Amino acid sequence: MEIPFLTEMPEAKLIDEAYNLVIDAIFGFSFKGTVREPFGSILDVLEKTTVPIASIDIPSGWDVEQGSADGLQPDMLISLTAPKKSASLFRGRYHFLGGRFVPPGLERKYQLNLPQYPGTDCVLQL
Ligand SMILES: NC(=O)C1=CN([C@@H]2O[C@H](COP(=O)(O)OP(=O)(O)OC[C@H]3O[C@@H](n4cnc5c(N)ncnc54)[C@H](OP(=O)(O)O)[C@@H]3O)[C@@H](O)[C@H]2O)[C@H](O)CC1
Repeated sequence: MEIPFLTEMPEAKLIDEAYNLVIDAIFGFSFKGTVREPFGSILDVLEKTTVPIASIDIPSGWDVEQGSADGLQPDMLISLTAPKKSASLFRGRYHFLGGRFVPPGLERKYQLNLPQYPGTDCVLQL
């Protein structure tokens, strides 16, 4: 796809000028505690950008259950398999669920109460 790798995190102003969207896929549900470097500085930059941010599964830096009131506030959240508890604190514009592969038995066992995907769709807007 010819996506270049950057060796340094650009400044927020440069990101705003050069890009139309930021995909945040740094941390998911294995994130714990306070953000360690270099990720703290990277998240500080992302919090200053104005281009839309799409976070995968959990906005990076959020506690999986408690979220982060003063952390990253993405415009879009793409939950994987099932929204995590902190997704209830998401205040952005678009929330999608992807990952239509949970067997019905597992869904019942853990009372996941997943929504119905229309037709053969694998992604659903919540
Ligand atoms: N597996 C499933 O069934 C599903 C997984 N889902 C999502 O997929 C990701 C998988 O990513 P994973 O690598 O397991 O986890 P994370 O993305 O959260 O990242 C773990 C790394 O983060 C480092 N880490 C943790 N805390 C900190 C911190 N405070 N500061 C800096 N770095 C941190 C951690 O490093 P360690 O040295 O602590 O080990 C790891 O390198 C998963 O997270 C889910 O979001 C879907 O939910 C679908 C089902």
